[in-house]
Amino acid sequence: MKIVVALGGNALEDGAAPTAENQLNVIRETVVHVANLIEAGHEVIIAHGNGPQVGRILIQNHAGRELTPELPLDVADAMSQGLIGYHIQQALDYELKKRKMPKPVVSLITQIVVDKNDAGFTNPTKPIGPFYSEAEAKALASEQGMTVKEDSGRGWRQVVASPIPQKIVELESIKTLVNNGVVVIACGGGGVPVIENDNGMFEGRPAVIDKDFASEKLAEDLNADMLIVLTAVDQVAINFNKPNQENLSHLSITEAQKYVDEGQFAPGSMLPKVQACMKFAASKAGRKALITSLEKAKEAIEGHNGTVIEA
Ligand SMILES: Nc1ncnc2c1ncn2[C@@H]1O[C@H](COP(=O)(O)OP(=O)(O)O)[C@@H](O)[C@H]1O
Ligand SMILES: NC(=O)OP(=O)(O)O
Repeated sequence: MKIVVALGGNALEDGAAPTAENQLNVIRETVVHVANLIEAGHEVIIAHGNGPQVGRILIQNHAGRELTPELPLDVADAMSQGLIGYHIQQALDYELKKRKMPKPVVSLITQIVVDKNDAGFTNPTKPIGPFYSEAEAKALASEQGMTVKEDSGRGWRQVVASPIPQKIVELESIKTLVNNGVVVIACGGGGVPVIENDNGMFEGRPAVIDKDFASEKLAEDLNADMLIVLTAVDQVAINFNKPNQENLSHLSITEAQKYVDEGQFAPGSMLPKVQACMKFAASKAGRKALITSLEKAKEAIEGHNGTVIEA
């Protein structure tokens, strides 16, 4: 099967100090699960998030502003693609060599066209960077003018604009690489948001696209059979974190919509994943989407775990 795998925050971070060494070590563990899919014969394309990483790049930028100019968010997005892509390339290359199944692995700086009038630009919703207490977050908001919000019961974070992805600029290059047996890492951090000017020039915009929506777009555009969203939980649940929590192994699009309408999925965390999977499953007959954890990816794909969303 052709599978687009979207790696979530927990696949890239484990809560330890985010030194380069620790970030690489987490990715070394992550790629074992990706390599399992490749070893099972699947054609895998990798996409990933960047929320914590791009937020930290902005912090580093701001801290060094008296020595060197601060860089805008679209540039920080591209830097996060380079940082994470570099680690995945290095770790997956080695994992495949260890298994005596070497394959070229490459990450591609990916721009994604967004609508310059997207409502997301006037209503920041995408959490990035570290978690703060409410008091710390509000102090940062007044000192630096950033927008902060509570993130799904986990603490306060900076939030930035998050427009909807419309067109993957480097799509043809991604297809060429995939068709030539290269394991491609693309649409990292949801892709760098750009607008297309009348003269055909792309221009970056300060925002972070949701990687679940960007991965869905990538999966549709590559005519993938499956979209797998890997996150911290094995399955999607209703009544999440309540005594009557019920984990779901299968969801039709109609059932998923009913639960979305009931508010069962937290905005900014599980909701975009479910919505991206619903969109992919509805896009063509036979397409399936799966939400599960890294650890359960292999058994979930064999039908023994995870939450499958299909028409
Ligand atoms: N209904 C739900 N079912 C399962 N998990 C949920 C649900 N609602 C919210 N969550 C939370 O969403 C998290 C996944 O979102 P997030 O951490 O933002 O993903 P990512 O892995 O992309 O960084 C899960 O770890 C879980 O804590
Ligand atoms: N860009 C993005 O969606 O990042 P996270 O998955 O880290 O939130």
